[in-house]
Amino acid sequence: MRASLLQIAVDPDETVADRRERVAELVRAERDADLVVLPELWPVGAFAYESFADEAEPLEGPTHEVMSKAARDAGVWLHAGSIVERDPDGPLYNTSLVFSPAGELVSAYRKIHRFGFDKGEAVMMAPGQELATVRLPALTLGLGTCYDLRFPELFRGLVDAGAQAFVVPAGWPERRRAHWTLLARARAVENQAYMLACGTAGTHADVEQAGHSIVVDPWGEVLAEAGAGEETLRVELDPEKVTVTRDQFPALKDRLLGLAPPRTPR
Ligand SMILES: NC(=O)CCC(=O)C(=O)O
Repeated sequence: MRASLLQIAVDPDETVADRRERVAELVRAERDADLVVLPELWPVGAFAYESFADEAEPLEGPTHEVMSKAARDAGVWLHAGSIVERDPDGPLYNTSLVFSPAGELVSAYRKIHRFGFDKGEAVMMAPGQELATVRLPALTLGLGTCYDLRFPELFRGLVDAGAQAFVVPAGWPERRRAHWTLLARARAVENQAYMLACGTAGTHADVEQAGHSIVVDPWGEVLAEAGAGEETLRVELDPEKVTVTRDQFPALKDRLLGLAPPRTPR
């Protein structure tokens, strides 16, 4: 199964509409792939908090329209990264869209862990409440978004729901690049699953982006890693490798659940 990760540069001098069209062309160029992946909030920029309200769109808004068509034109499964979604009831969400090769929206994952502590996304957006998996013909994907990478229980939940590969769009800062690479590999190793982590490039809202999108196999080997600039990573995934890794080193079967809490110290 061939996957392409498009590490998009978010340049504040490019309009959101222009970037949508440019990225759609990049998706169409990947017609040899089975799965194409885009980063988190690439239309607006993950740290461009002041633009979130203005650029918010309904689920079936402009990004949906352009990306649905791009998926259909290329005939690929498309994880179109995330958008600032405005729910009809009011709240904003950081929502990832996944399209089938026919251009149908097959999953909309609302980011569960919002980044920013007491500001930015954490106060401007509502949290998602549901895990999301997508069954492709060859592999089941489990979805996470950026800061979610720091919460191993989310990925374990996805494994329990059948995930064999994780797709994590991100807008991760250069300042914490070491965490990004380490966490992507850790989530792959501990869950014996592929990790496809796709970040943004460039600098927006004064935050330099790490780039360094990365694909890790179920044994923890790095199959491909991007540099800092806009770049496309193309990798071959072998679904059998997940089964073989889990069969030959069955650590997931040794999980002990429901452990007793520590006794109160005397
Ligand atoms: N957009 C994000 O979720 C950023 C996460 C981040 O910078 C971090 O976890 O560190």
